[in-house]
Amino acid sequence: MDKVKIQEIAEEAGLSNGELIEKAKELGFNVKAANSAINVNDAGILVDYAISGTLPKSFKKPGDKPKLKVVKKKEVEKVPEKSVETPAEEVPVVVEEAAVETTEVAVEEVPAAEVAESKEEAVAEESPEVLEEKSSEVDKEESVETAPAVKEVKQRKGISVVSKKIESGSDKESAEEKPKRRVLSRTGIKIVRKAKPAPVRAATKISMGSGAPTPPSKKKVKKGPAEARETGKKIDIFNHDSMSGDIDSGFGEEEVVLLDFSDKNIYEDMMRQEQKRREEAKKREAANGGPAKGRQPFRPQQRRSLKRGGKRKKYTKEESSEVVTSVEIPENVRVYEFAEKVNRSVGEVVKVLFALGMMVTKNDFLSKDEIEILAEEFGVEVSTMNPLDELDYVQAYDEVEDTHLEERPPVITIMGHVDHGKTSLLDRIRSAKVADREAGGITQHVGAYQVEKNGKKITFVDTPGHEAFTEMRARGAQATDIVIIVVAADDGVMPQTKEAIAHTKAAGVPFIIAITKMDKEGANPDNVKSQLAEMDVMATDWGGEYEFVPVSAYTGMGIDELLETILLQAEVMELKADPTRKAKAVVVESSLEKGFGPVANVIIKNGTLHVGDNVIAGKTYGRIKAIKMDDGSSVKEIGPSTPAAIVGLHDVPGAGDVLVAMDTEKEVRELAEKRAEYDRAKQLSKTTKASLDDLSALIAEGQLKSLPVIIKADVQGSLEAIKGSLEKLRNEEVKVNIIHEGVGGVTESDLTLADASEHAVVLGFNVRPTGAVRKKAKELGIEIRSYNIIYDLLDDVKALLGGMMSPVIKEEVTGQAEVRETFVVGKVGTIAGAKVIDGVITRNAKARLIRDGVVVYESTISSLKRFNEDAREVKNGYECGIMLENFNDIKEGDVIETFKDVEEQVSL
Ligand SMILES: Nc1nc2c(ncn2[C@@H]2O[C@H](COP(=O)(O)OP(=O)(O)OP(=O)(O)O)[C@@H](O)[C@H]2O)c(=O)[nH]1
Repeated sequence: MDKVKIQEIAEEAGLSNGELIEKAKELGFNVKAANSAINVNDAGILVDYAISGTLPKSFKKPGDKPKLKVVKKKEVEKVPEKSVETPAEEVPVVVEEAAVETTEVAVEEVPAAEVAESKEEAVAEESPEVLEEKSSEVDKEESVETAPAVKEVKQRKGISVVSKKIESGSDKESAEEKPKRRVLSRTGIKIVRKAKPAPVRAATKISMGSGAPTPPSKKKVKKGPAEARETGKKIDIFNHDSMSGDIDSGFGEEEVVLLDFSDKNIYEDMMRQEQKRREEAKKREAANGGPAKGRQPFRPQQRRSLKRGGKRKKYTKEESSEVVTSVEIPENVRVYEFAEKVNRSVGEVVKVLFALGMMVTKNDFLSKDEIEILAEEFGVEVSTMNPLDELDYVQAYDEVEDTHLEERPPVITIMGHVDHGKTSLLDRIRSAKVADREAGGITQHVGAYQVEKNGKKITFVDTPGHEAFTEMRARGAQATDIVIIVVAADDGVMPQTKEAIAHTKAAGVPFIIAITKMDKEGANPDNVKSQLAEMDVMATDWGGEYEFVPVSAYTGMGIDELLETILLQAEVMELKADPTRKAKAVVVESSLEKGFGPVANVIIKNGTLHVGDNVIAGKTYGRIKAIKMDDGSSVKEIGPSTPAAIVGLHDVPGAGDVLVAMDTEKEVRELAEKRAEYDRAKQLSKTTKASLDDLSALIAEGQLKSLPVIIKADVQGSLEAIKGSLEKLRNEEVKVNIIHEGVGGVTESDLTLADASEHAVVLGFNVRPTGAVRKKAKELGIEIRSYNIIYDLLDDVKALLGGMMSPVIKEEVTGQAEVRETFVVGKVGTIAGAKVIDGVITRNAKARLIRDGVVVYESTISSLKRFNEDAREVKNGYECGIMLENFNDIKEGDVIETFKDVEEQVSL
């Protein structure tokens, strides 16, 4: 085949040698210099490529990979055909829409080499303006598929298709043709001649979908479906498959399609506009401080990320406006409340916990751990607040400054090991020092009393026991200023001595050691001192900081010294209070007393309490009707550190509750009601009862650490045996906690207790619930389990503790009849005249006789009669005669219960 030199081709084509060499290299032709020669065919391809950027479809670059498959979800084809003929200003819009419609281009594989592919995508997807900026690139790389499309359009519109053969590069192609070619390449389609120059711009816009100047107006084009379909054909320059058969889609015949550029100014005009538009775009960019929005150059990668970004943007937008980064939530918060607080859906919250294996429903309360997990998951800083804060009247009281501070007596609590002499010491102090008061009066138990020493008062609280002390402290009611730890001189430090010291230290309350029973022969105070020294409680005379006072309740030895030491310590502590304020007191004990109603033993912490004061104490409130002192006397008012029993509260407050006086009855009532309501709601929200299945599940999940049980047995011996065995039953996770035990049938009070205790179970041994108890159990949903073999009971509890329940044969009570009278019939035996009170009594059924809730005998119904007639069964409400097999000791008031064995899955 004839060869032709690059320089010749360049000359003919009006291109520079360098430009052509570069293009030739791009096509993979073996050219190095201007005198390198290529064959004529290649020359034709090269010229076309150099000028128009188009290549024959059949052209394969040496080493080319197979062309990528571009999957277009929406084809450009859908752009209305009419757009070609559409008035200029409308066309761009069509094109724009076409571009938009083709945004869903999915690249199945993206080998790096396939630049052309990206370009195609780019052309398809970009807005005209954007594409225009890239027009030069498109010029060069626009695929040959453009040409058939052009041809098709031209043919349809009767536009001439000019074919030209490049032979040996000898054909004279005028320089004028170059721009035409360029236009061809740029526009792909130059079709419209009707309107000039506007149609050209329009056509340019359509055909290129790329290099068109910005349309002056963005008028929306109303597209009819047909219109859209037709127009789409015209600009579908990528849909190779859709090329009609009568058009030579190949480029093998070296055909080039020339635009009919009758008006040569069009090109220049177009270029000018293009240039202008670019400048404007640049200006816009500069003004916006970056690329114009929505007009950014297309990059496939960016396109995709932008698309994702689109979604993200929506999400982010939501986030930025609604996302909560820190939130204050109540300590007890339900799932849905939490979701609301952090602005998430309940589903999201549930999902997060579910993913971690935690099953919650929207009404469940979240634990601290769960809140922490959720906070982390949602990136929210969570701080908890106590909703009771706003109901915290104590805090409100404390926030008010005391203005008339005066010295107040110290409040003392005595603690120590059992039998080390606490009570004896208290009594001794009291009897010795209360002597100056009027004797003979009926003393009122107020849980505390005051003594005087050197003209100063000291208040002693006689509620010993460090648990009570700590419990009160836990409730924020620290009544004690100084603790006396008693240690028997002959016994030394014992476990509870250590505990008492630990509790006292933890409370940060100063303490004095009273070495008691000094009168005893074996008294060894030094031993006590050395033992305590080991616990870092060093006596002052041993160089430590703790006062040790040896005393004897018997002889009265050391009592004065002890009281003096207390006063000394109190002085150091500078205990003060403002008696002019309204009272604040700590409830030490409380009870319901006949004739008085709720009585609270209190010690005034601050202020003065008067008869007639409106007070609140925890969830209760009232008006002080009477103030009773420990000597039985009544007073009108009491000041700081004074112990007294008060009457007038509506309910019994809890030990450790703080009582505060307020201005009005309304104030205390509303506050108490709110607090009660809060507690009630909190209580209600907790599961107070659970089915046995639930219990088993809870144990299996490790949520239940102890199983509260109430045991009722027929005799003490059985009770002891069951109790002993149950106490031993425990595994690593759970143990049995006997909350109540007793001999006799299950009572209503047992049920009340079970109802009040979370997850409590009632176990009966040889006892059966009857009548009202049975009814109440049903009402409360409490299951009473009765056994007559201890091992069965233990086995069930064991199974429950193991969190595994095995199927068991269970009894099902079928009926109960109450014995109204008895008839003894000769040799036959005792017949019970009974009325069926529950279920159905069936002949031959298994039966037991229950007396006062206790099972007396178990056998079967040997005879069942109704009006002297044998009956197969007698229903609830009917009277009948019953005989028990081998049992005649039936009495009036007994209950005959029939039952049958049924196999049941899970049981306790
Ligand atoms: N010799 C002698 N015996 C005392 C003294 N104080 C108490 N006791 C005896 O020690 C025993 C226990 O005394 P309590 O005062 O009941 O001891 P407690 O610490 O109050 O005991 P609990 O309340 O059970 O913890 C009684 O038998 C007292 O008589 C004392 O100073 N000298």
